[in-house]
Amino acid sequence: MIEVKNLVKRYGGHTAVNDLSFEVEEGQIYGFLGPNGAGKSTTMNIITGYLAPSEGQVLINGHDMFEEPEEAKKCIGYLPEQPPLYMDMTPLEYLNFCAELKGVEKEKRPEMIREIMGRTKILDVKDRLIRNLSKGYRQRVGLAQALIGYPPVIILDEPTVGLDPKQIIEIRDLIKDLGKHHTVILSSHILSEVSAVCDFVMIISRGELVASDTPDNLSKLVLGSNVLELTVKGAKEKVEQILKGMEQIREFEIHSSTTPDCVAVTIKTNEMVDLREDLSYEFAGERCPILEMKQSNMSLEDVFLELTAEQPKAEAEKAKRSLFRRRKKKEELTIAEEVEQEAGIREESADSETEQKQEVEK
Ligand SMILES: Nc1ncnc2c1ncn2[C@@H]1O[C@H](COP(=O)(O)OP(=O)(O)OP(=O)(O)O)[C@@H](O)[C@H]1O
Repeated sequence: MIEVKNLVKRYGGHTAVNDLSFEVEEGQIYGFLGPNGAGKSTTMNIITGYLAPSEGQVLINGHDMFEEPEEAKKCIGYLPEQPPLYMDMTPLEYLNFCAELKGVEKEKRPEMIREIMGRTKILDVKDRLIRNLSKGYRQRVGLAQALIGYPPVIILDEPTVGLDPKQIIEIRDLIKDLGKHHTVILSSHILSEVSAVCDFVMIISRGELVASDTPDNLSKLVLGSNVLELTVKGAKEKVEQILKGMEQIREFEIHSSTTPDCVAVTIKTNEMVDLREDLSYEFAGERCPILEMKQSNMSLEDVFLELTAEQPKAEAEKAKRSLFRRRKKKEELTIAEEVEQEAGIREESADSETEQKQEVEK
């Protein structure tokens, strides 16, 4: 449905997108995930024909975006990060205007617009000026605009930025619903958003695709490893000797433990290997009892943090192969998300205040 081939975008000497290739199949919700500045908006703008690439090709349903733009653009509805709204129009006027621009037949417009306004829940504000709408409603109008003409592909650039938590949930539900009838690509730097909404995730870092798979598989496949955490009673040297004798262990680390006379051990094995029983027998045989054993699979957050960490490329490659949980960073990320949501609430309330003032002035 969408083929992106060897896309490169340079801004002067800066390469924002570097040899990016991927394919998007029909009927799925794809998440384009990456930290700020990773190149998401640039890629979205190229896929939708708003920006020309320095190199590479974009095919939409077989139509080259830059050789047959009209045919290719008909297949796409786009909600950019900054929705192109006309503040002096009402949603109804604006959607009529968009329908005209998109070449929707005149007699089909009223029903299509009413249906889309119903789906995006903006019927109750359809006759108010867009300038007087809150950010959440403006975003819905932007989404409604993308749906005009019922294009098979909907592309949404950071669709929940600046919304309050309740609106975020509503927009996410709406996106999930869109996924039943359209192929959806959404860009986001919020992990929870992508794992909550998307069937498939593409992680982009410094303009390059570093991983792509289902949210579940990403945790397993990128790493291809299981991690076991043990507390073992015994001397470090003895524990080391036992572990060195077990062939299926890929890597291990021994740390000091807060439990007296014990060491903490982190063991990595290949994904399909379950060493728990063997470990129990080995350590019991050597009279080093295992007091605690936990198996931990990597979460999508761990994968994301490792793959997009600011580090040289060789290090990033190494990180793909070898990862340990980074709980501290995970907590920082959660805090960052909370701060962002908080900012969203403030922005939303500022919008509502302006709206209220305008109502009073009227
Ligand atoms: N018009 C431009 N001129 C110069 N550099 C640009 C331009 N647009 C983007 N960039 C740079 O290209 C890189 C990728 O930017 P882009 O906006 O695509 O990233 P992003 O992943 O969408 O980030 P964000 O979530 O912050 O929007 C960044 O380093 C950015 O500073």
